[in-house]
Amino acid sequence: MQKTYELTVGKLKRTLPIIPVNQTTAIASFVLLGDSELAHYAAGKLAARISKPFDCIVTLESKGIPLAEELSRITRHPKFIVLRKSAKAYMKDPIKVSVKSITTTTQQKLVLDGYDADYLRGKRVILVDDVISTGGSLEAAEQLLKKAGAEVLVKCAILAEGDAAKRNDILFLEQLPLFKL
Ligand SMILES: Nc1ncnc2[nH]cnc12
Repeated sequence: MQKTYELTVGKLKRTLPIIPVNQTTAIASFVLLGDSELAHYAAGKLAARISKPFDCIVTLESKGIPLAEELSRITRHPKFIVLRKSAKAYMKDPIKVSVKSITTTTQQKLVLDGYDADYLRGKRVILVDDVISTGGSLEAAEQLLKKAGAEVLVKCAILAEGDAAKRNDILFLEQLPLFKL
């Protein structure tokens, strides 16, 4: 039988499958894509806890996108920027950093379009993702934003997984445990 974890985010409950990611660790798999109810609800909760004025929301492809979209509507910041997993032909001088996450075995990339980098210079940014786990993706995002000359005001996520829940530099709604195999 599939092992599961019962996640509660405020008034919402979700049953997450527990999936091994390597020889020693399993995660409760949280897939925000397609869950517009949770994306909207969580964005409202995060928005209520962001008190500082800011200029722009930035997220990471791909599971952060629905959350950033909702946050952008709720906070009336109609434009948000997505850090991509690969460079595209339509980008101008993309800026790349390498990133390692808990769910991927190989080294990945995080890419900021040069057009977006120009837009972000001097802007106060809210950096948002679905889950913060090892912090690798978040750190890569911060590197890109630093290179672009943006100031990261708040780093936030719906869930902080494993040791990330001990961090006091991130805003999150709920903890998510890691599972030892
Ligand atoms: N628990 C989780 N579910 C889905 N994606 C993740 N990325 C990091 N932790 C995750």
